[in-house]
Amino acid sequence: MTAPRHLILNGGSSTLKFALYEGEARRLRGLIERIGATPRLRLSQAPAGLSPPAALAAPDTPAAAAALLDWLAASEELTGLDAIVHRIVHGGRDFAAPVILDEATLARLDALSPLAPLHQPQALAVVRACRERLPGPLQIGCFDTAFHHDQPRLHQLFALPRALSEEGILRYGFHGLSYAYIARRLAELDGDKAGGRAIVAHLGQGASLCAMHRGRSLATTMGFTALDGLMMGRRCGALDPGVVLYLQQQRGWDIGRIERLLYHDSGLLGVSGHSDDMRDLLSRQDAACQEAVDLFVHRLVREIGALVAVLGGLDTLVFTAGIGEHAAPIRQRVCEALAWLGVALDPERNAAHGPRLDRGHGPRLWVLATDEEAEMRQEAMTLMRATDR
Ligand SMILES: Nc1ncnc2c1ncn2[C@@H]1O[C@H](COP(=O)(O)OP(=O)(O)O)[C@@H](O)[C@H]1O
Ligand SMILES: CC(=O)OP(=O)(O)O
Ligand SMILES: [Mg+2]
Repeated sequence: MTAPRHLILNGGSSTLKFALYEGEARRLRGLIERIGATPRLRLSQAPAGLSPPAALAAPDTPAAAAALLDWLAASEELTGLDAIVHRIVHGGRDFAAPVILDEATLARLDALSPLAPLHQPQALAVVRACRERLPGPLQIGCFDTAFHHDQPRLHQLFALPRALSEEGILRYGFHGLSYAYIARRLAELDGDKAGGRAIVAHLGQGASLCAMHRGRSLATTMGFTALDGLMMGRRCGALDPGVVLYLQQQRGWDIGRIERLLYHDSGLLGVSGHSDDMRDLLSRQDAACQEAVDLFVHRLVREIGALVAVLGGLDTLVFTAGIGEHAAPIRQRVCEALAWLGVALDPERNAAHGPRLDRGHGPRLWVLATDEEAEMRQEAMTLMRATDR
């Protein structure tokens, strides 16, 4: 019997990450970045002799996935594939665990597309294309929202009329596959030694915080959609809803223009007027770029403070995802602003990207590389065992 093969697809707002597993072993891992602009496929792990395609047409995520499947098929990597595991950002109230993506389930997930317009329709289009092209393998969905599903009710409620909460206008939270992976890593690294109160900062193109108590989600900064909370690459994060009313009523902006503002033209890009990429902003001297970075740090510190209050203290702070894993100056500035909590960053460890960053006192500080694909595979394996596949 040959080892089962699983392809993992993780579509983010700016990238398509992928991994191929053979049995317990990961065979290859990589990503397609700059989708819609100058797409490029990069491999961080590959079997000998496999090299990325020289050119790639990827105007959007479904096209990027099609190009990936073409390349994998031509390289004979899809032979004997048992399952394709998809990241589905929004599972709403109903989906708290991974599921097999049949047509009825896809139709229920379509209904959540307006709540995650950067992710959900693209991911569902990829699932449908995979079902058509590769009818053999199981298609499995793993949800960003699932890790937050059992948060205490008060953390899920908006202060809106009950009828709206009852119809599902609630805080769901995202990046849960990343948080589940980090919770697992923290348990391996630290066990119960650090106490149970942790804040994890997932700082990628989308950014959020999760307050965890003993490895479970207690509160998170994203809400009904992935717009709330921190400042992000192109999203503004928490915003007085009065601004939306003003733009619509007084300035005559239509809803499409407002949606573009909130999802595409704000955040680091909007404030800097230059780039949505922290790498670019950290390398520039001009005032608008620096102000964008200052605001990113300010919003982060403010939201961490709020979550410390929710947790009643802080034992562990983790930085992860693109900015969290690689931007030492951002970690330094955040930690300096949290000195009042006893946070003490070791500058040399920070420059070396950890993994431990603290000076041996105060809250434990970590940089941990997230691995949503590993988490998805783990969850999919659990589902397959439970359903005898
Ligand atoms: N060396 C670096 N320094 C600063 N920021 C970085 C660095 N590398 C990546 N990033 C940031 O990480 C972001 C991508 O993070 P990632 O978690 O891969 O995003 P996503 O999954 O949301 O597509 C980029 O937009 C960039 O701002
Ligand atoms: C939910 C979300 O914003 O995801 P990403 O950061 O991968 O775009
Ligand atoms: Mg991501």
